[in-house]
Amino acid sequence: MLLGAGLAALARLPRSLRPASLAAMSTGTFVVSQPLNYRGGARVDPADSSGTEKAFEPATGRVIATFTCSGEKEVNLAVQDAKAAFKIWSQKSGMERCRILLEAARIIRERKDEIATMETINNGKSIFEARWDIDTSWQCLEYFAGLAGSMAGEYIQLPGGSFGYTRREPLGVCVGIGAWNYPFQIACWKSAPALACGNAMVFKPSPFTPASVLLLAEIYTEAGMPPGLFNVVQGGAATGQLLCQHPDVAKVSFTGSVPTGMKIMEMAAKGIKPVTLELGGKSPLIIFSDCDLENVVKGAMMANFLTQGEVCCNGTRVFVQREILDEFTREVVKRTQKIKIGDPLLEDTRMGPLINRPHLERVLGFVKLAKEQGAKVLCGGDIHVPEDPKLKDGYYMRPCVLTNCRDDMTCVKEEIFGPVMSILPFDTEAEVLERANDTSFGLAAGVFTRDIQRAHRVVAKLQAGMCFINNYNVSPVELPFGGYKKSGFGRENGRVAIEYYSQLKTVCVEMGEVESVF
Ligand SMILES: NC(=O)c1ccc[n+]([C@@H]2O[C@H](COP(=O)([O-])OP(=O)(O)OC[C@H]3O[C@@H](n4cnc5c(N)ncnc54)[C@H](O)[C@@H]3O)[C@@H](O)[C@H]2O)c1
Repeated sequence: MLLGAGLAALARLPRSLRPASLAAMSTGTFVVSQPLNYRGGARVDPADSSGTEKAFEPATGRVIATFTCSGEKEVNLAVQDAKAAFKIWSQKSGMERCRILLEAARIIRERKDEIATMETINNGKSIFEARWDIDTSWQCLEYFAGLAGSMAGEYIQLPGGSFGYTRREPLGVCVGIGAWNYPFQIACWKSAPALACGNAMVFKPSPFTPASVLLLAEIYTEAGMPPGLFNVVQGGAATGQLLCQHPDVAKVSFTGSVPTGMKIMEMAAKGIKPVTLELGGKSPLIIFSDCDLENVVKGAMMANFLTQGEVCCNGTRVFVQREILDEFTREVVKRTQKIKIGDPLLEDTRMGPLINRPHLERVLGFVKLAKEQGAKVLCGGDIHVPEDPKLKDGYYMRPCVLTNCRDDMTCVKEEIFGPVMSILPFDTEAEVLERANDTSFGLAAGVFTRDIQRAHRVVAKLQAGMCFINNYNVSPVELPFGGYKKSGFGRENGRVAIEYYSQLKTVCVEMGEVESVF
């Protein structure tokens, strides 16, 4: 589907017959031409409607899709299809599921450029970065495919030859609800462990980024999953609520903001459904004066400016030990000013547009408020208008570095979700730890130092689920990812994710006579 009108048909051709140029789309040309719901192994128009939404190409401000939000009837059909497919899929052995997931991973790898192009067009992130996202997506499928065959319980010997054993069983129909910043990757990070464990999934992407998950749905079908195993419904809060409240849904895995996470948890509580919540953050990046400065500047850039700063685990509170404050600040500003902003489909672009106009205005509002509260803008923080006329209505801003920041400023306390770094000086380890942990979030944290004891001592005291030492924002799928405090709970990736998509059955086997007291 990458798919300007006539290209839709091309995408359905066997790969060997597809022109290599399918991924070679340019900004300003794409329109969605096929239905965006997926049910029973095919794209479908939803059976009912709870309104319509528009999706944009952030690079140009163009509408690329107007689509129907799914209502109660469509949500129910998707859940029922998933339920039927679950019966087949859950009976397969881990090795059978492994083989199909590996085939899906192979197809994603093969179609990487096409999927990345779609992601860039609908999200705005640079194509360079979108390719990374697709890499961690197929890697996630490979990782959980590898675990599928070795999911096993325990055997426990009991007195008199009796014994017990445990079985790790799937939950049933799981719901995945995604945010807009990593649309394809979020869908993979949720569906791969869910499906590896034998569950079915109904996925709802953000209405801002409805398109790329359809490629995943098609790939799963092509790889050999039963029709209905992975379904997609479109819509916003109303559709999400229908999914969370559906009595046949066994689990909800959610990625998004803290306020929505609270609502999801409330809805799940009513049905005693387990939830995984991957929520927002305001993470600290702590830089000690003994660090390798070159490395640390690179790390701070990676911690703040990927995907236009729209990254949940970004280290936006940059605590710098006073001795190196000036040198660090000078270097980071120099590099920030050099970031190439513009058409995200161009190979040398490193920062594209923000997701939409309201979000751009919100981020600029944070910068304005920061100035009013006494922060100093060292660079950026304003609208950027690229020279290319076709980009004039896109949602670009120049990445911003703020100094003179205090811990009580809004820009330091709240998640901005844009390219805005706040620099905060500190003097001692004890002081910075206290300040770093003084937040209701707890998603990630980073520390840069050459002192190995200090590095481990500091991360042990940081209240965050994902800690980095001497790097930031790397996400190997072998490592669990998730938050502390209001940043959520449950983990994605890593072996432990299996526990969040399965349940444990204990079987107690008596080999002797029943001893009755009656
Ligand atoms: N921790 C992580 O892994 C992670 C990853 C990416 C993004 N995020 C967070 O996501 C947020 C940005 O994403 P967003 O703006 O899409 O978040 P959001 O909470 O507005 O929406 C997330 C999803 O929830 C749906 N939704 C909204 N209201 C709902 C309701 N009442 N019931 C059910 N579903 C509902 C939306 O349609 C969307 O699909 C940021 O806070 C960011 O930090 C977290």
